[in-house]
Amino acid sequence: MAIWFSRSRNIGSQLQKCMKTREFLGSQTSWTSSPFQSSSSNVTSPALFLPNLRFNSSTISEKQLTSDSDDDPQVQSLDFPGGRVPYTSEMKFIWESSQNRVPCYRVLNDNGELIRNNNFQQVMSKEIAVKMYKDMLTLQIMDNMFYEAQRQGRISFYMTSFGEEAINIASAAALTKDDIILPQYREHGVLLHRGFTLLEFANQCLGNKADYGKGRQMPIHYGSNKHNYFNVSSPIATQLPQAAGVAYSLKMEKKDACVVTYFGDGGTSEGDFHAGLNFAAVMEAPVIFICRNNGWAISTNISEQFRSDGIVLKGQAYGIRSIRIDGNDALAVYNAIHAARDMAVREQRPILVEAMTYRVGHHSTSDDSTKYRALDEIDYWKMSRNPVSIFKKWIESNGWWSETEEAELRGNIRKEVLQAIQVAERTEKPPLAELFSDVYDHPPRNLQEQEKQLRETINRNPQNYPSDVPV
Ligand SMILES: Cc1ncc(C[n+]2csc(CCOP(=O)(O)OP(=O)(O)O)c2C)c(N)n1
Ligand SMILES: [K+]
Repeated sequence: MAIWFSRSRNIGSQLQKCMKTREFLGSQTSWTSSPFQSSSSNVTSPALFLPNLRFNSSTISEKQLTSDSDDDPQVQSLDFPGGRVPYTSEMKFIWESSQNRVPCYRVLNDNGELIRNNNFQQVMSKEIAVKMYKDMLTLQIMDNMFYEAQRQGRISFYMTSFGEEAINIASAAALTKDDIILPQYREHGVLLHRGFTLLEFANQCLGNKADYGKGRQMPIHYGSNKHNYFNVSSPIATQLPQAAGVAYSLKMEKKDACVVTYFGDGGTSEGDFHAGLNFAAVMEAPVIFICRNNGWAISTNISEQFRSDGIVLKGQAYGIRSIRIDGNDALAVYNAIHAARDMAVREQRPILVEAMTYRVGHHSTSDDSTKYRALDEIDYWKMSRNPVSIFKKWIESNGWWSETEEAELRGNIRKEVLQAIQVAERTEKPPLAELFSDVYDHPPRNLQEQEKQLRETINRNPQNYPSDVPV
């Protein structure tokens, strides 16, 4: 059973070991510095028997099926759609797990230093790096202040990205603005990086009339046509088959763009995960599936979620090129997504990225994660593996960032967030009629009746109706 994510005692003593290898689900994941490795397994090397996707339905002769003692290599294998399958007289089950876990690609160590023997070529300019850092810090401060606003009763609900800032911002930085995002709900940093303003975030969370959804959705359900960012929708994993479909449409239109979709480890237990991956693989759709494996789906630990070596191997099972990366190393995320995008668009294929990370905050404002996780586990990821601090150390060591700039930026962001919340609070709510608009050109009778009934109820009990929503 899980050692690393065990909710029981003595996690602190495991921490030292984790500096060199990551213990995840009871066995160790080692680090690698090459982004160009596909997932491995203990199955026969695929080189000879790669699926031939344009295989014609074959004519399998009786001889081929029966005479495996024949020396002719043609009859030592089964001619089958997808490529020849070798015969063997050894009855051998494929083991449920391999001894070695799929390694985790990283570039920086936890002190923000380039690891030795890495093949990282510095392609990241100062300009990109500084923007990434500023956005990571903005995301962190925004999350802090919106979270506090929820605690004060000013917003009804909120979700933070604490601990997952690098996945958010570094993946966004590696894409082009034409790439289409289908998020889960913990990726608002991607939208922030694309230029969605703090006021736009606040308008959505406050559900005022400037919100593009006209206040009909819960807070954090952002969406923006302008930023190629599909609406957040709460049901887990529905975005995955949708992403395959959107990517297939890009392919048909021969667009120079791909789809990027995000999901958590919990989402991989949904049927939609499997449908989405399989559809994308078979249709050769240019979509990057980014799984944020943060160890927990609310209170469900990954040891109760699946028994595989995480998610990365599931990509290979569907015929999708896949990689496992350190989600808390912004440089590794940037490099891997950059390479993934290039392959997705140029080679017209799906890619799966499993980013190992941790949700440092509670699942949402409706959760208390200390009820199911050990405090020192949270602390370790918050302090020693903090993606924002790791990246900050790297840009500082390049001479690209200083404490003076840090203090100034922090002060400015705080002021801007506060102002955004105040302005959004003062902005009028959408009028009641908007609850019934935008779906039908001519509202059907049942909707008209509902609106009439609602208005009658408000007239009878005006004290129960929020005074700031125009009737
Ligand atoms: C289909 C469906 N089932 C259950 C839920 C309730 N729910 C909301 S978030 C969540 C956990 C998801 O965890 P994960 O996919 O790992 O993402 P994370 O929150 O860790 O980023 C669940 C079960 C839901 N929204 N949709
Ligand atoms: K969804």
